[in-house]
Amino acid sequence: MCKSDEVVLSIKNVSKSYGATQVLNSINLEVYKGQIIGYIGPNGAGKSTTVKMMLGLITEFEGNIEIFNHNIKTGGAAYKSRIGYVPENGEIYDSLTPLEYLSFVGGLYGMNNEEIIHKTSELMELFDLEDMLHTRISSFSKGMRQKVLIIASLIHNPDLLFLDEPLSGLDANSMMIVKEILEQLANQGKTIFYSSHIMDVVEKISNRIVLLTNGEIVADGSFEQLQQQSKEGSLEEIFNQLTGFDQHKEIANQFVSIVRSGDNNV
Ligand SMILES: Nc1ncnc2c1ncn2[C@@H]1O[C@H](COP(=O)(O)OP(=O)(O)OP(=O)(O)O)[C@@H](O)[C@H]1O
Repeated sequence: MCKSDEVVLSIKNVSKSYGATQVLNSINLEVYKGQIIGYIGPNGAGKSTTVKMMLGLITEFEGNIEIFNHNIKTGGAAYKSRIGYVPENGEIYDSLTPLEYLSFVGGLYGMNNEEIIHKTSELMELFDLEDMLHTRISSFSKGMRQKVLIIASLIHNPDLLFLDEPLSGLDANSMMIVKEILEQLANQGKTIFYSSHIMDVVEKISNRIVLLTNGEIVADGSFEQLQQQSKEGSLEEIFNQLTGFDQHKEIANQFVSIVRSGDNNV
């Protein structure tokens, strides 16, 4: 399962509450260099909360997180320059052009202008956006924005990448390119933390799957290991079983019947 024995990320006894609501209950996780971790769980399980802690966006929590062997609470912010992030709902500056936005992001990571312009032009071209370098992002489609976010997360060549639904809005061809990019990056020793609800993609690209439910890690292993443990076929079925969910038909029936109530043709 581990491509390397070098620990890149270590979560130790991490708990998090919002008021009386406990979101994470003493979770532990060690991630190794070169792994693609599929981080999955039901809505509200605590996935984004964990990712935001690792990014230093949430600082109040119990336990410790070490990234590149530095405790992120006490070790300073230098680790952030080696991290890339594609957020679920991308904050993107609409009034800027991609070149302006990526220059801003690259500047934050200490890249020089020449390198930023060179990389931006080439990466935009590979995503079929070469004519849009100087167009305001406000006029971009969802998929075009997502491509800019993906470039922004990678432009500084990070060692650790956090992705929250990174394929959102991408067409089938672009999805294939991004999946291949992730595989190649992991093969070259980059570590990827991939959070998504699209189970067949997680199943295919992750070499380790971590399932969080009710603030606890209830499964951790390769897809094949999870299949053996739960005796289920697809990751979607394993997810249903491990989260104790078997009511999709019943809920759908009720939903449709409420939607159609008052319909004379029922
Ligand atoms: N700022 C906040 N204040 C209060 N509660 C919060 C806050 N942020 C998140 N929560 C709660 O923490 C829980 C976990 O939220 P989180 O966003 O981490 O879930 P998630 O697993 O990423 O869900 P999803 O799959 O829907 O994106 C939810 O119950 C949510 O309501």
